[in-house]
Amino acid sequence: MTATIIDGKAFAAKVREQVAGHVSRLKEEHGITPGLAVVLVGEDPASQVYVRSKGKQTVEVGMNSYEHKLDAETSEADLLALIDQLNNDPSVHGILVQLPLPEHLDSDLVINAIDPAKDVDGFHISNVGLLGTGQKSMVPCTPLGCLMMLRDHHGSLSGMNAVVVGRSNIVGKPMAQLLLGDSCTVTIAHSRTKDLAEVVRRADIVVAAVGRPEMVPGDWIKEGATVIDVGINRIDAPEKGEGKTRLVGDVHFESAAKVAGAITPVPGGVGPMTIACLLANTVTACCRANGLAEPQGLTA
Ligand SMILES: NC(=O)C1=CN([C@@H]2O[C@H](COP(=O)(O)OP(=O)(O)OC[C@H]3O[C@@H](n4cnc5c(N)ncnc54)[C@H](OP(=O)(O)O)[C@@H]3O)[C@@H](O)[C@H]2O)C=CC1
Ligand SMILES: Nc1nc(=O)c2c([nH]1)NC[C@@H]1CN(c3ccc(C(=O)N[C@@H](CCC(=O)O)C(=O)O)cc3)C=[N+]21
Ligand SMILES: [Mg+2]
Repeated sequence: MTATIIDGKAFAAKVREQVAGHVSRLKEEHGITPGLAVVLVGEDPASQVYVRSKGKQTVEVGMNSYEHKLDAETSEADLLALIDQLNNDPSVHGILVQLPLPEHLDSDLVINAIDPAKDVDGFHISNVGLLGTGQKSMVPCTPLGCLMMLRDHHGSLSGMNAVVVGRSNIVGKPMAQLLLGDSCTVTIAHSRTKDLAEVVRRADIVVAAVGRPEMVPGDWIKEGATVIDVGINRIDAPEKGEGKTRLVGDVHFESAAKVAGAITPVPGGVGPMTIACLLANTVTACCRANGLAEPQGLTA
């Protein structure tokens, strides 16, 4: 068997088109332009790349982008003051604080200072609680993007065995909640899981969010399973020339694609969907803030 490649890049372009449609309607019918504020503390090169890419795509769909770059030594008080200012700014509908934050800043404290209605990452404890109890919330972008691709590929996910490898607050746990919400039988695996290969072999759906390059080999995958690879790992690629690197996922793509029914590539899979869902969440937040009907199909 050779897997169907789930094209996250193309899917993300379609989501952005829908977002752009809602943005122009908000502008024309209501005179409102959705705005997204991204806060970056420090100079992590990967974070800078993501933030630039978010800003560019925000503008491309017609929204306002506000970038706040603070130096690595910024105090917690100054960061909290900025968040307070953004919480109270009516032109800002979404706030994202790029993670990880420098060591001296308490990321839980900072995230929980964001107005939950503007928390387009869905990381605030209030949104986590709402998602966990099946109430309307802001849904974390990466898991939301994965869910959209799974629903698109399968229609209903009801009754499927899903295995999520990784239990982080930003990917693994919310992913498991969303799959449970779609009536999958969900297993969450992590670094202490025994017989991980056997656990993964039972899965109709595998979501790998570990942060270890190509850790999941093809022989862990059940024939025909759907594989969603969240991992973004930059590794050396001497075959491309001295000092060159390339991006790989947490799944060994070549071997997994031989047994899976469908698989997302890296790059071009979950990553682009994450940013598209961030834009979607910003439009949703803007509609809710203004008491308007929110877009259909862009939330869980
Ligand atoms: N495409 C996208 O948009 C995004 C991609 N990412 C990528 O996804 C990956 C995961 O990110 P994130 O969730 O933030 O990572 P974290 O480091 O926060 O979590 C990793 C999880 O993997 C588990 N783990 C580590 N080693 C093993 C192992 N050998 N076997 C089984 N489980 C293991 C850890 O277990 P334990 O809890 O026991 O330590 C932990 O739960 C990274 O590559 C990251 O770059 C992240 C966010 C967005
Ligand atoms: N508050 C916060 N929210 C986040 O959502 C968040 C964060 N912090 N910190 C870092 C992680 C990581 N993340 C990615 C987004 C897009 C790509 C992406 O577009 N990747 C491209 C490749 C990009 C490249 O070439 O480097 C792809 O997979 O095709 C990857 C990773 C969001 N994160
Ligand atoms: Mg996210």
